[in-house]
Amino acid sequence: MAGYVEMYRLGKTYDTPNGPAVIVEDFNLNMQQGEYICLLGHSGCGKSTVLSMVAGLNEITDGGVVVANHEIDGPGPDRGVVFQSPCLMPWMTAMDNVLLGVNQVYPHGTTSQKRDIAGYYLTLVGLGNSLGVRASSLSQGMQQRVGIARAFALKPKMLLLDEPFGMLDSLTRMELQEILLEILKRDKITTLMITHDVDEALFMSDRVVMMTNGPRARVGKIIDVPFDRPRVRADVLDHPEYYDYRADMIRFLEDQDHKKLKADAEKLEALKAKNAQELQQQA
Ligand SMILES: Nc1ncnc2c1ncn2[C@@H]1O[C@H](COP(=O)(O)OP(=O)(O)OP(=O)(O)O)[C@@H](O)[C@H]1O
Repeated sequence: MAGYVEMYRLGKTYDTPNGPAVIVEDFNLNMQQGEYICLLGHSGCGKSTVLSMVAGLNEITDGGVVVANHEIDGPGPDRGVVFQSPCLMPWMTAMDNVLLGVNQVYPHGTTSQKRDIAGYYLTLVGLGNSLGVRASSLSQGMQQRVGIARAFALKPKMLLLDEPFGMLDSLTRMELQEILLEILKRDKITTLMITHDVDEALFMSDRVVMMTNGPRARVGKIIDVPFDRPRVRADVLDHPEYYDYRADMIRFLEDQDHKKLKADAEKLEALKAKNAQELQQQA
């Protein structure tokens, strides 16, 4: 079935000093409009590579990405991106940082209309009383709230979140997860989020997509998350199947771990054998 977002045969080969490295290969994923997908996988498997290609920030070497019937070709305001660290202009206020994006998307709006949009999203993320505070004076959690408000204020067709809560303490993290779900309840934006956190993935997403280990990483396993929305954390944790889903995800990741250890050991053995052969030839 065609999706609102289609990643088809997506691939990325980086040029490295040791030659071309195929990091992602034949990555296929369709997303329905308004769907929330979390992307999980071991460190270095290629999650950010996939997300940055969808964002148009990283050149696609194979296949492609279609968002709302348009093949993407570089970054655009139809995709809002939030990284682990929000990359704000430190000397500008929270309001002005959000206005930077709003000005781009609503060039013909009046100043007061643009301020209303920026103020609306800043208030939703809990910064209604800090609109005029410089980014450099905001805590890390508050800066991340500005980053989220900035992404939403663009009214994107798609949100791309690369471990957006990764640097936050667990209380702020939980609060922002809930704020994000609350905004998405109204705005229903198709969202792809990278996380390393199995519980976060289960709480936030409609589907969890787990990648195989690189090189040549691709979609390894997809889990449909059945919990009702709007989600209440306590109810999700109390769901009779919660721990089965969790165990299923951890099993997949552990299995990938074993495969990686085995592949690493084989590589080491091959290297040892090659060295021994070279020594023998020299003797
Ligand atoms: N510009 C680049 N040139 C060469 N190799 C790269 C480049 N960018 C990333 N890589 C390699 O591609 C692989 C995947 O990196 P990527 O950042 O996409 O992984 P990830 O799954 O997001 O990792 P993490 O969970 O640790 O953030 C890694 O081996 C990385 O070293």
